[in-house]
Amino acid sequence: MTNYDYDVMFIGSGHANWHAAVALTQAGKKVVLIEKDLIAGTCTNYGCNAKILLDGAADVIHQAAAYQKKGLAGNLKINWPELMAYKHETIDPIHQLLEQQFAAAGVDVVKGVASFVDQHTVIVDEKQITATDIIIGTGQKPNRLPISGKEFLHDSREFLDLPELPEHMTFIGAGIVSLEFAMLVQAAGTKVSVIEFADSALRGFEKKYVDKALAKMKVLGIDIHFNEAVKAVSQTNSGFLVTTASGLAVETNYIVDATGRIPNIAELNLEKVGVNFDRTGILVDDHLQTNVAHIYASGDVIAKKIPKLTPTATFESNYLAALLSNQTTAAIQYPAIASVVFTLPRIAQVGITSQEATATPEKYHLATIPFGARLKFQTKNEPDAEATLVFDQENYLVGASVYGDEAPELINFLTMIISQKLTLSKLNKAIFAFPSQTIGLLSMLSPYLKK
Ligand SMILES: Cc1cc2nc3c(=O)[nH]c(=O)nc-3n(C[C@H](O)[C@H](O)[C@H](O)COP(=O)(O)OP(=O)(O)OC[C@H]3O[C@@H](n4cnc5c(N)ncnc54)[C@H](O)[C@@H]3O)c2cc1C
Ligand SMILES: NC(=O)c1ccc[n+]([C@@H]2O[C@H](COP(=O)([O-])OP(=O)(O)OC[C@H]3O[C@@H](n4cnc5c(N)ncnc54)[C@H](O)[C@@H]3O)[C@@H](O)[C@H]2O)c1
Repeated sequence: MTNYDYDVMFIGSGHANWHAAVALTQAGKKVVLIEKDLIAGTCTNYGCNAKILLDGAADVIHQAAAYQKKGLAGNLKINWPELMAYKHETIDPIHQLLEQQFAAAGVDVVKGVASFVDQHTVIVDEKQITATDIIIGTGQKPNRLPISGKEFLHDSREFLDLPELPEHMTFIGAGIVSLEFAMLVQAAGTKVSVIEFADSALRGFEKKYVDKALAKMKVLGIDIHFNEAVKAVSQTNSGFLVTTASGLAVETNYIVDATGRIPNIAELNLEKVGVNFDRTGILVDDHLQTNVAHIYASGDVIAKKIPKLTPTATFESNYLAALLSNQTTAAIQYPAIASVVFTLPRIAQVGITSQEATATPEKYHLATIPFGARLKFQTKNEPDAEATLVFDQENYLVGASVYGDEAPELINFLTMIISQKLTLSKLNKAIFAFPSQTIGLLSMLSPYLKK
């Protein structure tokens, strides 16, 4: 039998990999983690964590606005440089702390770009490293539009590091990244334009809630242009000019290209080892194994239809840890995956959508829960907060969408009901805190739920 340097090699140190790297080391495997950038990947350094920290101040402004003429006076203002300094103070040390934790756990960390040499070997800065099993968890990177003036475009990573806010910011794309950032900088006083190629935004989320959020953005002064294909960007005396195929011209000071994310596979030399992939990522079977034995993929780099999110990457990492330590031989089985757009208010989604439910009335039925209007004392004056719930024929909850400031917490509660198939009698065995939006929503959904 060939002796390799390691039992398991992980390429990439994000959530897709690090949970398994630590767990397998603890299970007695010899493990190496290779990372070309900061340890811990996108979510920790350039994604969710940095975003939600900056969003905190905008969320306070948004919630305070609901009490204008209802007992609260005066205007709050974001000091962006100070907020950015707080972001750096909080986020910047995390990668070092995690690297120390990985080392303390016994994981070998190697810095550099990994590229395949053969099916058990990668090269990193001229050093060859071998392993029995290899997990590719290299994530995604921002798409860059191939247009004239593309050098003037910025991505989400640069946005999350902006030292000063420009007067006018333009986002290309009306997806999750754009609309979260658009509301954040609007709350900080920047004029915002959004230019979207398609005729709708945030596909995959409940349309009526997306429309509510878009209407709110319009009232706040955010310009959103649909059905516009950006053709070119040029420099002007005062900033930049974005032009579209139809002739729309937007003068602006800073442009974010948020037209999606593409898998990080170009540097891996996958052709050399014959690992199959397409433009959406690496192809895997139901054990997350590629077409090459002993090479697996995890997280955002996988070609998959389910949401490419941190909790999905973590779930896959935990699955691979169990698989490679012989705790399971079963195929991966994904539960319902909760997803949140951190606009103000938030839009959350889990499980079967109302669109799917409406298309198959023999299987599902819907209930709309206007908890913001009905439970004013339990919400912070958000009368349009609402949930749309999907039940199957036995009245089990199988899907939910929520629009409201506490949607991330409420969707987690609803996700638990869905994934554990909780009935009303099971839920009634618990005593929840009151007043709270959870208990309010529970009281309103009880009549519909399986007894
Ligand atoms: C702005 C933004 C906000 C987001 N907000 C949320 C959110 O609120 N909630 C949520 O659930 N998800 C969010 N996401 C998505 C989330 O960040 C990803 O789903 C998650 O990071 C995926 O983890 P991963 O480990 O698969 O990939 P990553 O975290 O991207 O890690 C991959 C790592 O591999 C490294 N790498 C790549 N190629 C090589 C190579 N050849 N050799 C060595 N190393 C390599 C990369 O440098 C990177 O560190 C957000 C993403 C962005 C960009
Ligand atoms: N809260 C979260 O969970 C969260 C937050 C941010 C990012 N993410 C992750 O990052 C991914 C990427 O987010 P994203 O917002 O960049 O991508 P996205 O796919 O959500 O949105 C991209 C948008 O750009 C539009 N577009 C594409 N080409 C265009 C063009 N030439 N001109 C104008 N518009 C164009 C698309 O039609 C789409 O609406 C998400 O799908 C998710 O996996 C998650």
